[in-house]
Amino acid sequence: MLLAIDCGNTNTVFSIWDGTRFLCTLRTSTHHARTADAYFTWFSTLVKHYGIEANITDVIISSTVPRVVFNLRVFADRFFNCRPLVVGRPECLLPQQPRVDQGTQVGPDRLVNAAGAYDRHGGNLIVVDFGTATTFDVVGVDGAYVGGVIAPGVNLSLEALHMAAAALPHVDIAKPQRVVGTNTVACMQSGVFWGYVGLVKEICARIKGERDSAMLVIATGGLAPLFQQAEDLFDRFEEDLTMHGLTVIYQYNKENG
Ligand SMILES: Nc1ncnc2c1ncn2[C@@H]1O[C@H](COP(=O)(O)OP(=O)(O)O)[C@@H](O)[C@H]1O
Ligand SMILES: CC(C)(COP(=O)(O)O)[C@@H](O)C(=O)NCCC(=O)O
Ligand SMILES: [K+]
Repeated sequence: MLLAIDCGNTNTVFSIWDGTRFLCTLRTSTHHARTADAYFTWFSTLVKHYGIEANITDVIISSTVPRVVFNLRVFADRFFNCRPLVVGRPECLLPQQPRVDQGTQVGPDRLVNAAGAYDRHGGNLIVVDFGTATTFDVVGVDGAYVGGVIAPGVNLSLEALHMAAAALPHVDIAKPQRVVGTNTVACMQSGVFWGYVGLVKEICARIKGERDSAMLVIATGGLAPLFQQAEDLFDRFEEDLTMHGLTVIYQYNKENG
């Protein structure tokens, strides 16, 4: 069985894959100082709680936070007796090479999203990932990551308002009833929520214009469901896209490594 680990700047997600389906998905906050022992205590408690018979033999990691990889490697080695595949490292093969400027270190999450989305839908895709940052990953006709867009994340934007302006409170994102807010919280939610609706529309339209071909738009990441309610922003919402991409890359390495 495979343990797939997707570590973002905010949350780290663990999923157990039995070769056919995900048996469970567990989430913890990303914290570089968490030790291998702490990961295992948390992980084994939840696996037991859900009554899962986990026989993990392989581990694959994608991490946008380089510092956490050390402890995750120790976790894989100590408790599952395996050397994990780490996306972005030379020994981890990718089904398609990214086409970016020389020396660019593409976020591993974006390479994984591209591999997962291409496996499900073929080429010419835009993956919008609402994580800490909001990223647009453009997948070419052959499945390669060919570039994209990085915008500030939704919660990051709200937090920036709070941090920089003395009279603006901490606010959770929500879809406001109206555009015109009649209190501070509603005004802030409106600015960020409808601002992001506009941002997604504009960026997708411009990507399509630049690429000159029809592109399927797939949304994923913690806050994607909120924007799905808004209006016709995406063709698909796939919560498990990054996890699926990790299984695709794992399989590819098994067959070609
Ligand atoms: N179900 C949810 N409801 C509301 N906010 C969420 C939910 N899941 C994640 N978030 C928030 O969405 C943002 C992105 O989360 P996530 O996709 O886990 O980010 P990353 O992959 O960068 O770690 C974070 O600010 C997180 O707190
Ligand atoms: C853009 C990101 C910060 C997104 O990370 P996330 O929101 O998933 O935590 C990450 O993909 C990253 O660090 N990228 C490196 C630069 C690049 O992809 O071009
Ligand atoms: K992201």
